[in-house]
Amino acid sequence: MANADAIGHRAGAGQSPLIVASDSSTASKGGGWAIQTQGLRCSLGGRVVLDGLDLAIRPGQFVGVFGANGAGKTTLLRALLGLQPLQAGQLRLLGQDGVSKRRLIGYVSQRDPVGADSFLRVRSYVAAAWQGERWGLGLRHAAQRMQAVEAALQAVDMASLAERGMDSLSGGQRQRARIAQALVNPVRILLLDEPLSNLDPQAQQRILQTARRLCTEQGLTVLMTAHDINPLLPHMDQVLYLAGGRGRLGTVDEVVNGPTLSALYGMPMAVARDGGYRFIHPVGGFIPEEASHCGHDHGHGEVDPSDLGDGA
Ligand SMILES: Nc1ncnc2c1ncn2[C@@H]1O[C@H](COP(=O)(O)OP(=O)(O)OP(=O)(O)O)[C@@H](O)[C@H]1O
Repeated sequence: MANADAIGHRAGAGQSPLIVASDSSTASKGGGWAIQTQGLRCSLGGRVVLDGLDLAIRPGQFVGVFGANGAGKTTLLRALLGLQPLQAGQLRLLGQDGVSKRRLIGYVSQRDPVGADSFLRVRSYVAAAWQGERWGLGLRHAAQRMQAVEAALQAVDMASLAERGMDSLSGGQRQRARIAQALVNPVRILLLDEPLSNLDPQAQQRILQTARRLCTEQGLTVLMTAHDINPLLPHMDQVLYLAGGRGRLGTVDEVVNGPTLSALYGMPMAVARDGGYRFIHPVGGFIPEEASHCGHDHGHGEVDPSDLGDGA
């Protein structure tokens, strides 16, 4: 495992073929990263899904993770969690090797197992995930647990719904309860896999405002996968765009533009703007499936950072 300086320097100096940190001053100091990956490679079913992914994300950042179906968004989150074995590469969380810090990650999966918890009240549902101290039984344990549950409910603005049954919640309320459950332990990184799916714009905004608040006020690092970039535009600090096994991390303007996305997809892409909205589309056609995921088991040609121009 390389040390943090090595990974931070590499990303910050823009030497990474695929992804560079947007804040090179922090990177060049080599410290303060919440998530660092170098050369991350993951395969599923014999297919390389992520190939040589280099990331450097600072604490307190809200990062939107985008890409077509099958681009590897969930695979990346699972790799960070240690649920997806790495075929190659290095992973550091909060400045240490990934394994030792995984308990500081909260995760809300894409698939919501509705039904299993329908008999629970919201408070009990959140409390069920609390791990506490291994030896902390008795009253002290109960008090700590209650405190953690109340804090998690407040963080997602669900305190007033704590006595409601899980089966009585709206879709947006249910997602907030799931986030509260992920926050009931003292996490520093929160991974949210498509939490906005099937929610109306108002419920989406509530989840986004919650995520933004967690980053700004509590210094959590949030990675949120989504398909529509537009609801996230006012809230997120950075965009991570995945395609063809590769990725590009940076501010919205650095990543969501024609030249950058064309280099990433390996085909001409354009970004249309309408007011505050951005619409990403291939120039003159559909994105072939092979452009959205790697689809083979050997390395890719590297993207020359000098090819990644600014502005659409
Ligand atoms: N258990 C599995 N076995 C084999 N292939 C898998 C498995 N799980 C996922 N894949 C494949 O890995 C690729 C990446 O999947 P992943 O779920 O990470 O993509 P995604 O970007 O999250 O997609 P979506 O937007 O549809 O959720 C896809 O091609 C998918 O079919």
